[in-house]
Formats: sequence, C-alpha cells, structure tokens
Amino acid sequence: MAAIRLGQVEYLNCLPVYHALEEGLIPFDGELVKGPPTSLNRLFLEGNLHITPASSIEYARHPDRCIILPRLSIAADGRVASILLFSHLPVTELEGRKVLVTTSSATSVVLLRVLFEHYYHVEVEFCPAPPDLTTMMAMGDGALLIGDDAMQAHQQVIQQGLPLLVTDLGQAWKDFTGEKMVYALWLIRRDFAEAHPEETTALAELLFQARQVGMADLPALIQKARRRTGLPLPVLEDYFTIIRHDFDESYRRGLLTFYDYAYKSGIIEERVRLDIWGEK
Ligand SMILES: C=C(O[C@@H]1C=C(C(=O)O)C=C[C@H]1O)C(=O)O
Repeated sequence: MAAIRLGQVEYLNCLPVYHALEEGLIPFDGELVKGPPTSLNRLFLEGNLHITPASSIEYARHPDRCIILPRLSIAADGRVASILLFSHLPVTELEGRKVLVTTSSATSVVLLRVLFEHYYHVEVEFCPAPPDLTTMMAMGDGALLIGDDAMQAHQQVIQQGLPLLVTDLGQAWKDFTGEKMVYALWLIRRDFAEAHPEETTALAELLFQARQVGMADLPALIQKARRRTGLPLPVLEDYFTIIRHDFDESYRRGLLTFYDYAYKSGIIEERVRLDIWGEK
C-alpha cells in the first residue's frame, strides 16, 4: 500500500493533534502535508490526500466521496478566538457594504453568510481575498479572517489601536442558536476506507491517541505555538482552552444545525446525514 498522505491545517488549531506526530512521540510513517484549509480541501477532493482535516461544509457538499472519522473535529462552544470579522461599522450597519472573506476558509465563509442572512438580517456583498487585514480593510468595510491569520490580525488591532470592531463568529453562532460550532472534520476518502478497513480504524485510533498525548502536555504545546507564531502567552493559553477537538452528540447537533441553515440559504443542495467510520 502506498504511504498514507495525511493533511495538516497549518494553524495552531491543529497542533494538539499533530504535536505528538511531529515530535515522534507516536510513530507515524506516512507523509504530513501542510496547508491552509482550502488547499487541503482541494487536495483531498482531487484524491491527493487519504485523510485530512477539512472544512466541515465540504463534507456536506461531497458526502458520497468521504467518511468522517469519529471522536475528532475542530470546534468551539461559543467564542473561538480564531474566526473573526473585522469591520469599520457594527455588523448590523453593514447593509450594502463590501465584506472581504479569506480565500483560506470554506466553512467560516458560509457561517458568515448564514449569520448575515438569518441572524443579523443584513445584506452585504462578499468578495474573496487573500488573508491580509490591511489590504482587505482598504478594499471594503469588513474582513473575515480565520486561524493564525485572525489571531495575528487581532493582536495588530490591539497593539496598534486600530479603529476596528472585532466580532467572534463562534460567539455569534452560540448567541444565535445556542449550539456549538464544528469548523472542521477529519475526513477519509470513502474508496480508501472501504478498501482498507483495518488501516482506517488504526489511523482513526492513531489520531485520537495523538490528540490525547498532545493535550496531556499543554505547556509544551504553548511553547511550540509561541515559537511558531510569536503570539503572547496569555493569548495562547486562552486559545488552547477554548479550541476543542471533540465530536460527541452535542457537537454533532451543532454541526447539523449549521448544515440546516446552509441548506436554507441554498448553499448545499440537500440535508445530509453524518456517515461516521465505525458507526452505523
Ligand atoms: C477554528 C478554525 O477552524 C477551521 C476553519 C475552517 C474553515 O473555515 O473552513 C477549516 C479548518 C479549520 O482551520 C480556524 O481556522 O480558526
């Protein structure tokens, strides 16, 4: 069998799961392929990755091509700190304005559309743009950033005292629905999983164990995150307590609520059921 190609989102949100693999604390002889979420989504759907964390909305767009690994996600219960809308005006005053959305995200762009349509009841014009706060804010009145880009931009706003409002979409989603929000799922290619069921179960277990090992040494994660991003320690300590990787019933309910709104907004074509490896 060819070496496993495993995707890794190049943001801090993945560190708890990949730290143990990067450090060899858990042996993994496949290949780690790093990138922003939209690159991993594309590589996976083109058949160039066996497993990857992918934007949760992509599962709903291609349920026939993938299976969800159990017990893993990238999620938060309310405030998430890395999915942020920066704006010149309060969100409810953005009617008719242009909002730039990062080309690195799929899920959060849909989440923003859902929130504007169903929660804020405001119509805005969305334009994709590379993730750079200054350029984005020069082109419009709002900028959606995710991951480390969002966290760095937030620091820039604080340190330079920029006159921008910052809306946390995880918090907005919680205020709107009362639910948790699942941003990413670990997906495995359906053809691969069906042809190699034992390897699939072993890979699911390996990733779950890696996360257990990673989370068991939070100080090491924080030090590594600091070296990688230069973000202040209190920001990192806060982030690793609010970013979650669980996928129990309450997370699944939050995800299905999100899919329902995406369906109502015409973003996905049908209501999806979650096909989770090892569960029938
Ligand atoms: C919480 C996050 O989760 C993610 C958001 C994604 C998206 O919006 O498509 C995809 C993968 C994750 O990186 C984040 O990036 O900040």
